[in-house]
Amino acid sequence: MPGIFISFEGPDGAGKTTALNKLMPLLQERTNKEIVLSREPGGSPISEKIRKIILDIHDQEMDDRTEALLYAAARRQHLIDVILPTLNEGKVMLSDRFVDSSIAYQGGGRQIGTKEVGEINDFAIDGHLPDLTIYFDVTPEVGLARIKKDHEGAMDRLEKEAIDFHNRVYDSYMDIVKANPDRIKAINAQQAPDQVVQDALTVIVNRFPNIFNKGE
Ligand SMILES: Nc1ncnc2c1ncn2[C@@H]1O[C@H](COP(=O)(O)OP(=O)(O)OP(=O)(O)O)[C@@H](O)[C@H]1O
Ligand SMILES: Cc1cn([C@H]2C[C@H](O)[C@@H](COP(=O)(O)O)O2)c(=O)[nH]c1=O
Repeated sequence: MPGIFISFEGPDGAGKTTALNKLMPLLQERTNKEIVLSREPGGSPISEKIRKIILDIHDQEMDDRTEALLYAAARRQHLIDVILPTLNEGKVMLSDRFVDSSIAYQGGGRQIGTKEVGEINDFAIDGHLPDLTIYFDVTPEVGLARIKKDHEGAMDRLEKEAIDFHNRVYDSYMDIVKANPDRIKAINAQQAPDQVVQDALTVIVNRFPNIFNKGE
């Protein structure tokens, strides 16, 4: 496909959304290609409706496999509505979370199993993996403390899970990063926000020097 697909991953409170908002204009000034920023779960009208159901704090009785299937369904629709059209038009697609989130949160955190969650997601993504994934490395303690400090009253159903759940998510991410050294690059997300943005920018520009080459 003519475009490039970059996903951003990390535990809750890793700082992806904050960094992406600053990264977008820095990347845009280095390329003539249009850059599209989206997120999961969500990113398209149907997927945003599914997001509301998944993250609703009142949905306490949601079964773990139902949750995994809903994330995969939201992903499929996002892929069809946004990601594939963007890539087919030769643009740069940035997604705040993609399939690795399901492997880490549902496979590891919920203990459904990485193989099982991988299989339902293989059906959803049909081979469309990101060209590059940037992993924001932050411990669950630091990430959750950031969220509690700034948005405690607005925490969603997943963020409100026990620390054991978040520790399993973190461990699972570590395994995913180790298993995919070519696709996934980890950056230290416990640094100051501007340094995190600089590190992400360096990884992207080094990986795609022919695309982000304006102003050199
Ligand atoms: N490098 C940083 N150092 C300290 N605080 C940060 C940093 N980056 C972001 N924050 C703060 O941490 C909180 C979470 O940041 P943000 O929403 O960007 O994370 P996220 O990775 O998108 O989280 P989630 O996936 O849980 O939504 C925000 O209050 C933000 O201001
Ligand atoms: C894509 C995806 C996400 N999650 C979790 C991770 C977060 O706790 C929420 C999403 O909220 P964010 O503020 O937009 O990061 O959902 C998950 O468990 N599985 C997934 O596939």
